Parts: sequence; structure tokens; C-alpha cells
Amino acid sequence: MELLHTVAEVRERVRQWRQAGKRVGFVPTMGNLHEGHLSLVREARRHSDEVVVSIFVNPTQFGPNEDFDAYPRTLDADCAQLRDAGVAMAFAPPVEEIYPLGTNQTWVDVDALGDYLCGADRPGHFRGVTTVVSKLFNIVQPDLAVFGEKDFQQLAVIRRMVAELLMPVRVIGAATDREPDGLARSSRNGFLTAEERTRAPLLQQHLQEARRAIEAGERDYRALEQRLAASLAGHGFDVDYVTVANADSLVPAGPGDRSLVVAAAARLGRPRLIDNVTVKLAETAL
Ligand SMILES: Nc1ncnc2c1ncn2[C@@H]1O[C@H](COP(=O)(O)OP(=O)(O)OP(=O)(O)O)[C@@H](O)[C@H]1O
Ligand SMILES: CC(C)(CO)[C@@H](O)C(=O)[O-]
Ligand code: BAL
Repeated sequence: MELLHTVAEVRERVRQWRQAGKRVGFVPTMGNLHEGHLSLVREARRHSDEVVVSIFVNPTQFGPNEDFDAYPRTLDADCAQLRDAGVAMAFAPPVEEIYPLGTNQTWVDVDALGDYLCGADRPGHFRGVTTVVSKLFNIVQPDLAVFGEKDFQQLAVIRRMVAELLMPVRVIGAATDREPDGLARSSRNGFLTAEERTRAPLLQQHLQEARRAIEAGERDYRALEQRLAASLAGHGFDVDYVTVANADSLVPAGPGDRSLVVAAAARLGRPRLIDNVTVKLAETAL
């Protein structure tokens, strides 16, 4: 596996692959890789000949009081894992390579979808994500790119961006990879204390409870959200939101919606954890 740092080097290697008729798969990450990222790599390998993984902690998706500086950076360990996983190239650019003119004046912004859920708590976050993913797509020019369903809204926003801007990239969503106790794997889990780590699976357990309630006929989604948020708060979570939303529009769901996502974000000590479950209701269930 080669580790490249510049746009020019990546373009040259990808040009050679293209000349050889190879399909290029891409997995964008912020590094500090874990088994969840590797499951994305395996998915990319299934659909392509060469896989590129980017490792870039993107400053424009972090708010002024967020953890950009503290975000874990573990490039050597990441590269060792990617090598073992059969990745052809890791791309780890310095910030100046991705933002060559300093502060960007050009932004890619997906309106409504990026405003709900995490967008409401992290203003400007998705604009940073869609802008950097556009840049990365322009550099790597992949045939396909894999994103995790753990970041459900991010996946929805990127699918919308690719469809509306006619980007020639197939977007593949990959299932959330979990610890044996159900906690979604995440780089920020490393910030949990040992005691917080024992409580962290409660987030997924509450979402499963929501799924069961909805499947059992609960249609007062606002009341359900309030119950779950209060219960999580009782366990020491500082809840940003628990929302039953339409899985396509991400608008808070009503009793007529059939494809639902129950998404939640909550701080537990230092890290902010996110997770979701999807629920499909048969027409007869409404
Ligand atoms: N447990 C997981 N299962 C599947 N995909 C995941 C998982 N964790 C992260 N991903 C995906 O990996 C990609 C890169 O995510 P990122 O580098 O931000 O990792 P992360 O562990 O989610 O970090 P963070 O702590 O910032 O949430 C995204 O597409 C994300 O959805
Ligand atoms: C897609 C991404 C790599 C863009 O910086 C980031 O938001 C992430 O790691 O999910
Ligand atoms: N995986 C989401 C990246 C972020 O929290 O900024």
C-alpha cells in the first residue's frame, strides 16, 4: 500500500489505474480507524479493483467549540490496518492541499436535508462535509464510494448531492458495525471513561425500544421522543435530540409515514455519540 499526501500524486496513480481499465473504490474517513471503517473497506473491495482510503480531519465541518484539535490522529496505526485490509492507497493530505487558497469561497451545500437532526445542533457541519467530499471526489474520481449508515444523515446528504450535481459516483451505504454489546463503533468512543463505556450501549437499547414501540402501534412520535430523551437523561446522557423522522426527507415523521428512521445524538461525558435504527411499516400497519 502506498501513502500519498498530494493531489498531484493521487491524480497520477488514478490515471494509471484508469488506463489499465480498473474500477476505483473510495472510502473517505477522518482516520483513527476501527473495525467499522474496515467493514467499509471490505464493501469497497467487493465492488472495485483498487481501493483508496482518505484520512483527513476536515476543519470546515467542525464548529468553533468542537473537537477539531483533540480529534485522534493515529496515521501509522491506520496505515498498518489499511495495508492488512488490502487497500491500494491511503491519501493523507495536509490542510493546505485541500484548502489551497485558504478560507474557501466556494461551498457545496445541501439545503433542507442538512438542516435537521445533527444539522440543527452543528450549524455548517454538513456544508463542510459536502464541500470536502466534493473535493475528494474531484481528486480521486472514484467509480464508487462507501459511507456508513451510522452517520445516517451524512449518507442521505451525500446521496442527494451526488444525484443533484450529477456526480458520476455510485454511493454505497454500509451497515453499522457494532461492539458485541451493541454500541456503534466510533473513533470518539475512545473518549469514554470505563464507567461511561458501560452505559453507552443504552443509546442503541433506547432506539431498539423505539422500534419495538412503533412496530407495536405507537404513532404519537413526539410523545415517544420525549419519553426516550427523558429516560436517556435519567441515565446521565446530555441529549441533543431523539427524533422519529421520515427516512427519506428526515422531516419529523407523522402517522402516515411508512419508512422511518429513529435517530439520536447525545453526549456522554466528553464524546457526542450518534446512532439510529430504521423501521419499515407495512401499509396495513398504519
Ligand atoms: N461503526 C461503524 N459502522 C459503519 N460505518 C462506520 C462506523 N463508524 C464510522 N463509520 C463510517 O466511516 C466513515 C468515516 O467516519 P469517521 O472517520 O468519522 O469515523 P467515526 O468512527 O464515525 O468517527 P466519529 O467519532 O467522528 O464519529 C463514515 O462513512 C462513517 O459513517
Ligand atoms: C465523510 C467525512 C470523511 C468527510 O470529512 C467525514 O464526515 C466522516 O468521517 O464521516
Ligand atoms: N463521522 C462524522 C464526522 C464528524 O462528526 O465530524
